[in-house]
Amino acid sequence: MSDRPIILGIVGDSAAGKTTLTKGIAQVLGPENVTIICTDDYHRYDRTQRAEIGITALHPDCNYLDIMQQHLSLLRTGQAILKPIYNHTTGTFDAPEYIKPSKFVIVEGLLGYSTRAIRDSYDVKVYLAPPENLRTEWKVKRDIMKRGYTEEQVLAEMKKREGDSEDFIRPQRKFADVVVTFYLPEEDNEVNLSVRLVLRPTIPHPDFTEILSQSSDSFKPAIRLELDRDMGKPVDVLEVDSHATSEQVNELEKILCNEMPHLRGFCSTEGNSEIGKLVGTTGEILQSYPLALTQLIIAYHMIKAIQK
Ligand SMILES: Nc1ncnc2c1ncn2[C@@H]1O[C@H](COP(=O)(O)OP(=O)(O)O)[C@@H](O)[C@H]1O
Ligand SMILES: O=C(COP(=O)(O)O)[C@H](O)[C@H](O)COP(=O)(O)O
Repeated sequence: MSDRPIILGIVGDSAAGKTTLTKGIAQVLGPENVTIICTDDYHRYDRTQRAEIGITALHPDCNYLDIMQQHLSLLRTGQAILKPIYNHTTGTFDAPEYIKPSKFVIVEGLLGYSTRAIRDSYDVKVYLAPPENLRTEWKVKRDIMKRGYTEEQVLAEMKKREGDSEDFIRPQRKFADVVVTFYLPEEDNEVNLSVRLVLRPTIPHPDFTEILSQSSDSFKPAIRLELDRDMGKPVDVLEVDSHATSEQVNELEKILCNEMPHLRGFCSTEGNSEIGKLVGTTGEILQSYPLALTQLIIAYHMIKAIQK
C-alpha cells in the first residue's frame, strides 16, 4: 500500500472540462480524501501584465513551471506547500494558501505535462480533448456566466490563443494514459454527449475483454472496445454512446466494481444518484452516463495506484 499521496493530472485547454471532471472524480474518491490544485495559480503575470507584454496564459513562459514542479515533488512526498492563488474574477493574485496533501491529489490545468520532471510527478495522466467547436461553445457560455466576459471578448481571446493552443497545449495529448473526448453524436436530434476514451498501454487498464467480445462488424453495441491508433501508436478505445441504457452501463460498472470493491457504492446498480451529474453551461443540472463511467474508470486507476 502506498503511504504517499496518489497524484492525478488532468490537462486540457481552457473550458475543455477539467474542473467538471475533477469535481466528479473527487466525489467518487470522497471529497475529504482529495486535494485539488489548479495550475492557473502558477501564472507568472496577472491579466494586465499579460496584455501589456502581449503573452497568453497558455505560453510556458507565462507560468512558473519550475515552482509548479517543486510543489508537485513536495506534494508527492506528502509535504505541505504554500501555493499562490490566481483569482479569475479580478485577474490578479490573492494571498497564498497553505496546502497539506490528502490521500489523493488532483492537479488540473493547461500545462501540466509540458516538462519531463512535471510529468514524472503523476501516477495517472488524463488529457481532455473535446472537439474544438464544443470547447468554444463551453468556453463562451462559461466565461459569460462565470467570468464576466462578452461573447465577442471570448471569441477574440480564443483567436489570440490559437497559436499557443496548437504549439503548447495540444502536443501534451501524447503524454496521457487516458485521453477523454466528450462529443455530440452526429445522429439527428441527439442532445446528449457520448464519450471516447483512448486507453494507452502506459498503465494497466481494467479487463474489458468481455466488452470486446460483444462487438462484431455487423453489430455495434452502445458500449464497445475497439483497437485503433492515436498519434500513430496502437491504443484501445472505449466508446460509450449517449444512448447507452442503464443496463449496458451497469455491465461495465460491474467489471470495475468487482475488481475494486471501494467503487461499489458508486455503481448505479447500488443506486448512487449523484454520479455523472454536472452543472451545464446555463447553470442547469445534467446527468450523463458517459461522464459517470469516465469518473469511475479514472477513480479505478487512482485506487489501483494506492494499492501498489
Ligand atoms: N462532460 C461534460 N458534459 C457537458 N458539459 C460539460 C462537460 N464538461 C464541461 N462541460 C461544460 O463546459 C464548461 C467548461 O467546463 P470546465 O470544467 O469549467 O472547463 P475547464 O476547467 O477545463 O476550463 C462547464 O461550465 C460545463 O458547462
Ligand atoms: O485559460 C485559462 C485557464 O483557465 P480554465 O482552464 O479554467 O479556462 C484562463 O483564462 C487563464 O488562467 C487566465 O485568463 P483570464 O485573464 O481570463 O483570467
